Amino acid sequence: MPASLPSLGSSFFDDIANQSLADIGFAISHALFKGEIPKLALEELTHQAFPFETPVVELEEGRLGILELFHGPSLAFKDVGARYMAALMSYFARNTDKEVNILVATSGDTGGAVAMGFHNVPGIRVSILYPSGRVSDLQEKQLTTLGGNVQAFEVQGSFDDCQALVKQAFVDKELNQHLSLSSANSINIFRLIPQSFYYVSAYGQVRSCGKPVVFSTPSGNFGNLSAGVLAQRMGLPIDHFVAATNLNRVVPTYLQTGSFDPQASVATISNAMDVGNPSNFVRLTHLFGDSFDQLKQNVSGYYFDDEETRAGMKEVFGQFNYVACPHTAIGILGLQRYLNSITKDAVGVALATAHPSKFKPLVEEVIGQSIDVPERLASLASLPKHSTVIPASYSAFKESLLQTAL
Ligand SMILES: N[C@@H](CCOP(=O)(O)O)C(=O)O
Repeated sequence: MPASLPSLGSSFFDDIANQSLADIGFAISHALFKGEIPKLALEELTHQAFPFETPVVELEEGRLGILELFHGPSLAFKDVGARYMAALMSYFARNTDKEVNILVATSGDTGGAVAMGFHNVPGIRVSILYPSGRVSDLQEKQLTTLGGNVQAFEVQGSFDDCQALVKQAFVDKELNQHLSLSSANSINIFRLIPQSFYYVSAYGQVRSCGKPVVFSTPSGNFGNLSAGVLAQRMGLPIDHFVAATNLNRVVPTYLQTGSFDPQASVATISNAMDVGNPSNFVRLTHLFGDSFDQLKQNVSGYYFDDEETRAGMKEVFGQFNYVACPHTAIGILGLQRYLNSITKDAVGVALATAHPSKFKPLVEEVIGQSIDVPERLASLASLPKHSTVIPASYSAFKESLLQTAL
């Protein structure tokens, strides 16, 4: 966590309706990093990171909007954090010749975004761990086809195994003597800070309706929701959050019972959220002063199984002619459930975390229509996959990493 968070002041938010994501990112970064990066360099790097926008598409006027976070290179919200980190790390690495080794665990979307964000960035090598057979075909292509400074480890286990291997590497003294390690998962605060920018941008897009704003965040590792709370802590007047999950429901269960009980992850059709022990739970509770009551007042949790997710995707398509990926559908379902449970009139914004074409066969089967795949994703389909298959064992990972990195 940053030692302190700046208070941006209400006039900051009065002024955001027509600002680009890059402008908002620059303004918040400047408030956070004052003095650490010269203003001009910071402005340049935030604009380099965000050549795309995060538009809110209104499905029901003044009631339901979708914050589309999939207009970046890898077609997922993770592009925002990954590209910002890549720009920032290149800035700090510009005068060193020491190679940084980034280790990343992915359940689907982080891997592709980090691979693309850091591909060919000088002085950086990326190793991505993903659970074999538990990511979509196109997600797998995104992390296994780039080559160069990006390598993929296909782990015979779950996402939680991948995440545990990475975390063990960070505390392995011997490994750290050989390699300079860093993370591009949401345990790294530099992944989360930029994710707060799109909450601000979305608020600017919907605020003219004059209603309290509720955000619904499809959640796995809970970085995305924590980023929203960071924005709230910096003064963004968010009325309420919805934490929407699949059957990996440890946080919704915690919100009901007060007991946090990590579980082995369950495989679902919303695979990017298949996380049994979310890294950011501790950060989320910290942001609410470690007060269960505060957390409960600000966050409502709902979970949905695969059948409900499919029904949600179908209903959103039938009712609004909007094609949602399974994760986004869960966000919409959670939002609708919350909005139906309250008496006040609020506007809800559900975060669309990935482009539906990343899950093309599933989406087409559910909505009964074929969907287009953007060229930047379609072009990967015929490329050969390159991955190193390893068991979910730390010694196997360490040995393989040292062999390739040294
Ligand atoms: N949902 C993620 C899992 C990793 O989460 P992160 O936010 O900590 O990077 C994914 O798609 O890989």
